[in-house]
Amino acid sequence: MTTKLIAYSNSQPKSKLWMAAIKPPMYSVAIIPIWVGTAVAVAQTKSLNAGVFSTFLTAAICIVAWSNISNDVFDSETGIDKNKAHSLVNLTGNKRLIFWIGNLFLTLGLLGILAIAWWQRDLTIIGIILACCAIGYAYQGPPFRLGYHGLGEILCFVAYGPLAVSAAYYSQTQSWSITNLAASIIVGIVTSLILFCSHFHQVKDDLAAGKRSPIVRLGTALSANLLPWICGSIYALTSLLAVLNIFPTWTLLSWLSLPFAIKLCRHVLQYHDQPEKVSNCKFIAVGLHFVCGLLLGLGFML
Ligand SMILES: C/C(=C\COP(=O)(O)OP(=O)(O)O)CCC[C@H](C)CCC[C@H](C)CCCC(C)C
Ligand SMILES: O=C(O)C1=CC(=O)c2ccccc2C1=O
Repeated sequence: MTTKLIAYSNSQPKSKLWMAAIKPPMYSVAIIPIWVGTAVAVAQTKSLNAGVFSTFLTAAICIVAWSNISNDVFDSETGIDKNKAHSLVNLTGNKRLIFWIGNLFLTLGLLGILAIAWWQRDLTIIGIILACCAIGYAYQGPPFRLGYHGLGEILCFVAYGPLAVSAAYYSQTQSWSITNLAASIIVGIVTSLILFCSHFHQVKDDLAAGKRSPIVRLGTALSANLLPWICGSIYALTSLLAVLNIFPTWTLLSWLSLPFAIKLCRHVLQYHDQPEKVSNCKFIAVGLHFVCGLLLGLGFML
């Protein structure tokens, strides 16, 4: 029995498998960059374009849905998901249908971004979001499949950090900001942390399919020992930026997410080599991402 099969086996109720395939909590990765970029913009301009914000949020959710749906399509071609009961392709047995549903979400997302560009008579955010989509495709799609070479975390950092947060800021202000760029680095790190954590329980399947994720390359023990440093960098960077007055003091509220970081590090350090026990660690990382990002954005608005 392989690692993914242990986490979600065919004997699980179908409804549970569908929820695991759709991964509702994961949509935090769409919400937080738009929230933080918009929060920095509102703090600086004292105004909010609610129409742009809600359209961007909906479009981001659609684009992340495309990224996840197409991931199951592309992974079905390499055999890496052959034991993954909660793959959309395995659940439906219809790869073509899933491929086109993914494309529908991408189209809807890009139409939302196009609407914002149209209202503003400015193509800049289309360029940025197309770059994000290109990165999303290069991560998983042929002939690139850069995630299989261990480059996923870097791509994830760039797309969900500087690109997405800058696009959100630009959509409100049609300008750029160093403070926002600094905030985007924190969002990028904490989003990549989710991807890093998602690979702990998949080492066996990843190795078999030739996917050299960072956890495969470094081993689970060393990777687990890196976690406190990655988490520590989030709080150290936020504190430094607040001390330097680049961030308002209220952004230190994001320290309230520390219990999630501690829980994540303890859990992974204890269970890094036990796939069935470590498999839920990516959802602890999602909790950390959501609370940290929410409070960081709030810190700019207060
Ligand atoms: C699909 C992603 C991870 C799944 O990885 P994996 O194959 O290991 O997982 P499974 O075990 O579930 O099969 C995330 C990929 C992230 C990618 C590097 C970058 C995506 C960019 C987005 C399209 C950017 C969206 C920006 C939005 C907020 C406007
Ligand atoms: O399915 C997953 O494991 C992930 C899906 C996803 O969209 C995402 C986005 C950003 C960082 C990590 C992840 C996942 O791990």
